[in-house]
Amino acid sequence: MNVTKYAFGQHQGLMNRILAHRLYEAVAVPTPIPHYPKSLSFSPLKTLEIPRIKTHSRMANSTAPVSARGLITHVIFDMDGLLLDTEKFYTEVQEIILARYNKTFDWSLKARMMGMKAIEAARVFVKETGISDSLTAEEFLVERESMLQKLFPTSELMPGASRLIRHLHAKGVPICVATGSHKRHFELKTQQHRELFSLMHHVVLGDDPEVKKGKPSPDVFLAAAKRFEGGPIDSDKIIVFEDAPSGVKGAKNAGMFVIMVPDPRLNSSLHGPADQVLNSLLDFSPSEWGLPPFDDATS
Ligand SMILES: O=P(O)(O)OC[C@H](O)CO
Ligand SMILES: [Mg+2]
Repeated sequence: MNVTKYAFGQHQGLMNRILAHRLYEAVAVPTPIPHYPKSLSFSPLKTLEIPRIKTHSRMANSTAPVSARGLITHVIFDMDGLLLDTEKFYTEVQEIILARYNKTFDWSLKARMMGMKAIEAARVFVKETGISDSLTAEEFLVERESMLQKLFPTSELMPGASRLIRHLHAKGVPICVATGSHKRHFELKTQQHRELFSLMHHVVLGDDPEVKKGKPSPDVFLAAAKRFEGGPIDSDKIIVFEDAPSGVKGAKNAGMFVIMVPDPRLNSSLHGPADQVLNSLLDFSPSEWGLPPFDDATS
């Protein structure tokens, strides 16, 4: 073991946790639901067909230094929209419900709801669409449930998810899931992917008692770091893969590195403080982060 690097990592880990805590106390607690300006309103979801953006990576507002990228030892995966192509189901049922009120569901609202716990997202939905006098958040959840229950068992993997999970597991890199999804939905969504998800060291769900607040709170990520063998693992040794603005913020609030794999329809101004933005999990280069390269890697 490189003693200098190890000592640096320990010290930096402590500093990051202090910084992350201060950042969260100062920024995330008073405004747990991010507000995006009305000017970021987009066209209705179904009408948008935007080609994939070019892969790029960048560093921005990271609480951990660029030089620490090579010290990554553990990986946390978001689930909906990142490993599983399930965000489209939420979109579909929300469009159906809003159509009754002659309203359309747009990407500015979608961006705010993604990654949140169900009840938190529901409150945003009925408030922002102006239907709260006709439909409460609780009624909205009941109404969409029957539709979601039929759709979730058909969930498919996102491109590159199986390859990356199997690679990291085979190389002995500890991996886990941190999702806003609750247990009942998790079971339905992963029904056809049990073997793949069994490769995770653990799964932290949105209804876990330790997850007091949903993303952008760091709760789910800190609980995930704690449950690895030898945990809690220092935040600056962890990469989080996320698709949602709230998830990226939550992981940064936990002091971790974040690789965002956003839906191409999400406005790039909402990529937030992600350390790297990729088009697809297929574009991830493990060696860039000090992780074992794919066996078929050319570089
Ligand atoms: O993206 P996840 O996995 O945190 O899931 C959150 C909700 O269930 C869907 O947005
Ligand atoms: Mg997600």
